[in-house]
Amino acid sequence: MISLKEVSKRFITKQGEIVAVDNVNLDIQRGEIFGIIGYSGAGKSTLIRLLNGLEKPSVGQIVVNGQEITSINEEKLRGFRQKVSMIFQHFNLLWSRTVAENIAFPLEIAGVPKDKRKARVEELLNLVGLEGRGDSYPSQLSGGQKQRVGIARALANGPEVLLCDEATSALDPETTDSILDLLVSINEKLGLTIVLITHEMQVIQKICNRVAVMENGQVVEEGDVLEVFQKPQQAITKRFVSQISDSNQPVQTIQKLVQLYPNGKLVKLVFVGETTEQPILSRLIKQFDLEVNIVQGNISHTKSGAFGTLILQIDGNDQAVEDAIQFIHSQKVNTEVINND
Ligand SMILES: Nc1ncnc2c1ncn2[C@@H]1O[C@H](COP(=O)(O)OP(=O)(O)OP(=O)(O)O)[C@@H](O)[C@H]1O
Repeated sequence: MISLKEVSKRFITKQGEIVAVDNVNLDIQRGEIFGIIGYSGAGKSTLIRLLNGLEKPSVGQIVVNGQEITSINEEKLRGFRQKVSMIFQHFNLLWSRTVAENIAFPLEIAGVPKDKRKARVEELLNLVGLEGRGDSYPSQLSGGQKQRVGIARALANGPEVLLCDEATSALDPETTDSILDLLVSINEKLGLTIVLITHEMQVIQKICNRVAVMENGQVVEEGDVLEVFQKPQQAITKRFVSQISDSNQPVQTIQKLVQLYPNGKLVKLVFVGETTEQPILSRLIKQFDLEVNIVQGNISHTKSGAFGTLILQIDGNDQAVEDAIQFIHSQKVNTEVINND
């Protein structure tokens, strides 16, 4: 659906040349929710502006929906932008227009006749959960409702790709959740491809199928969300993952645990997907004559499944402890003995 090949974007400033996007290769599939995460200045906004043709790459090729957008003329670019629309952190609504008029705006520009516009606006109001609010003004709406207007407006001309530029960063956690739920539901209902940029791992965790991590203009890591959460490779990815999970505890914490629980064995279990739903602990306790103590635990849920870690102190007869560890292994749970006392 979207393919970037060796794309770079350089800006010439008074301070010299800035490489905002540096040799990025990406393939985004039709119908997926793809997240791009990075800290401020990583190049996310520039990348997303390249995807809708607002910026042209200094080098490289960008193909969206079969269309090479780096070389198309202004007129074709206008048509292209109807197929690739965008929502923004601060909504970018027209404050002097009602909600219905905001949503109708891109339809007017596309030359849709008035009666059709009206019907389409009603349809969109229903889709985003703003029935009956068409005559309100944006200033009368909450942040979440304003973003719903932004989403309805972005969907007006039936785009195939929705770009989301920090779409929930100005919202409180509860409202963020409701907007993310709405994005998932339109992704499923309309088969829309969604590309979002964010600095919040919660957003990636909650709705993305795949993620790319950006640092200094480069994509430094990319993959399925569950995989990246389980086995982050780069230091920056580990920092993002640790925002929401303590599965990558620093050595010190483990050492502390070993000091705190000197008896028996400390065993770290790593659960992925279905294994999170198995009653492994209760089976362990029933089957073996051991003391089992939960020392630390954490399960996170991503769109593609759950994952998490559990650290157990298992104490008792040496053979029983070994058998118990073998049993956990046999349940397809990745197991690591932290201390060998
Ligand atoms: N039009 C421009 N002219 C000059 N430099 C720019 C321009 N746009 C972006 N940059 C620079 O490119 C780099 C990447 O910026 P970009 O806004 O893409 O990052 P970001 O990850 O989106 O960060 P933020 O979330 O803070 O916007 C920064 O150093 C920025 O100053």
